[in-house]
Amino acid sequence: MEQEMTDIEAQSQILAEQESPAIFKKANRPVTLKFENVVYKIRTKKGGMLKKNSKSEEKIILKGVTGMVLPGEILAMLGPSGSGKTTLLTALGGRLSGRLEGSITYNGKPFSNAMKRNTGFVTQDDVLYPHLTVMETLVFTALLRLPKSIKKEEKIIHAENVITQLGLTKCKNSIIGGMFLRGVSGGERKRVSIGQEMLINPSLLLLDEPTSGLDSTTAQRIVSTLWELANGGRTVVMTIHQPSSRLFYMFHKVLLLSEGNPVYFGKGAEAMDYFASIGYAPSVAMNPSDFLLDLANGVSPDDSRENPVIIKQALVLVVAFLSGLLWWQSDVTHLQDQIGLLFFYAGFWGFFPLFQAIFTFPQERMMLEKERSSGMYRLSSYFMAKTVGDLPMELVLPAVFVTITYWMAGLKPTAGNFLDTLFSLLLSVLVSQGLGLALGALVMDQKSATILGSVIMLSFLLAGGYYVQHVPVFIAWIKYFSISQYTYKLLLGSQYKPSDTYPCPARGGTCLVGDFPSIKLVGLDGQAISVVALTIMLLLYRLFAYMALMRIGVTRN
Ligand SMILES: Nc1ncnc2c1ncn2[C@@H]1O[C@H](COP(=O)(O)OP(=O)(O)OP(=O)(O)O)[C@@H](O)[C@H]1O
Repeated sequence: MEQEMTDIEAQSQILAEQESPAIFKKANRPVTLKFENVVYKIRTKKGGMLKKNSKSEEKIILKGVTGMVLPGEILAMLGPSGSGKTTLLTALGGRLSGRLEGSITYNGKPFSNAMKRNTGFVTQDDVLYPHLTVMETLVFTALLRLPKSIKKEEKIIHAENVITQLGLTKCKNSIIGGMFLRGVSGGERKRVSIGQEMLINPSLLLLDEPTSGLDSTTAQRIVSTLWELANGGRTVVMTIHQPSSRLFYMFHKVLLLSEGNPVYFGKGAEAMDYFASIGYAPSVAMNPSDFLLDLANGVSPDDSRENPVIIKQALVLVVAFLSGLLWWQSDVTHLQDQIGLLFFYAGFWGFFPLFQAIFTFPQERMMLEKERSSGMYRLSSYFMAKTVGDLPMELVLPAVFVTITYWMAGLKPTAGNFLDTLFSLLLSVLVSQGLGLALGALVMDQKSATILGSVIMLSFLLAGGYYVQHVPVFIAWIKYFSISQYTYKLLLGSQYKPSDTYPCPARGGTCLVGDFPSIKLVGLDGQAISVVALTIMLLLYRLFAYMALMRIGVTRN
């Protein structure tokens, strides 16, 4: 009964198509193809089939591939040879037997006989009779594939229409040809294969490397034809090896596979931006498909993801040793120098973590938008991972820096003083980092956030109490927001007590450290207030960053 119904459906579909060429007709039953977490495993014999008693082992060909193609879209599956493109295409065409896991649905339903009739599958090798002409081949196919209810003459008209629409009129009377028989060109052969499928006007068209072995102009013509077909409401999925840039931008969606793993699924036009957002950008302009294939082959455009960390570490070490040498064993007789070092700590470790953190969110904006829109994770999880995950590493560098410079510069050689200095600096690093995160998340543009960050940190530094002693009242309030001022105060407190003295021959021998001009303005009291102020900033900046991120991705949820 069900069979009867589907036959009737198929016949009425065909009848409905008779007035105009199949290729121009809209798809009759548009198909939304959805594949979720597709895994395909096979068992292979160790040492090959010839080896007796050899154990079999499992090979995973597809490792959880997910995607969706809507009517009117072309999905191109790219990847190196052996990455699983044909296997996935075969699975999508309902032709793969064996251990297939995950789900593949067509308008929400599994593959069925009706869907089979609505699917065209063009294999990589064009299996055609070499002695038949183009016209004969398509008429032959029409006679066999179109329902009996359609008259022979109508089937011939159908074949002719497909010939016209696929641009095969010029060669319709040429023989297909083969290995020993010169016939139509490779591009024409491919179009004949596509034409065979188009006769039944499928709403889902799957093609395995339809452009392989063709020059770029012919390949372009084939993809243009597919584009027209998709435009008519069909869902087109194809595998392709290395499309030119021109072709690449004709695909609505791209799936990049590497050893069965999905590396990218999304709009073709957004692929480059996506990889740039996660730190993989080509150093020179290049064909996107070349770039994507390099990535899928494990070839990074440069080592840009690793280098910044090594440059970063080297920079900090160089500055640490340089500072250690410049301030080599400076003691309290050179109080100005020692204070200069403490203020340098506050300045360097104000700017450095700020600029590291400023890039965190703008760099990941695209990915965050995409993944948040599809509800892949909670914002809080992402935020925690981003702000807490790297924390140990972020604190190791300033700790190493202080350890090197502290002992080289001859600051107070007691564990207590050293730990106080270290604590003050690490607290300051966390606050500056928070400010950077907040600015990045608020502005979401690296350049603007960097300019804004520089202006803010510079104002903090100038209002820090070291450079300007007589700050006018109307601008003196900046110091209450200045990370540098609180850090400087804590660092001074880690080294000096109000009762400490230093030699000052001009003023009669010894003077109180607390009266030294660069210290007097900031003062050695109120250390606890500085800790509280920095702790409040630490929490507030992170809260601002989180709130700013809440805007992202929610609009499309
Ligand atoms: N039935 C099978 N038995 C053994 N290996 C298989 C089988 N089917 C697929 N493979 C292996 O799975 C991997 C993916 O094959 P597939 O043909 O899908 O790759 P592809 O990306 O289409 O490659 P190409 O671009 O070269 O056509 C290959 O390593 C292939 O050898």
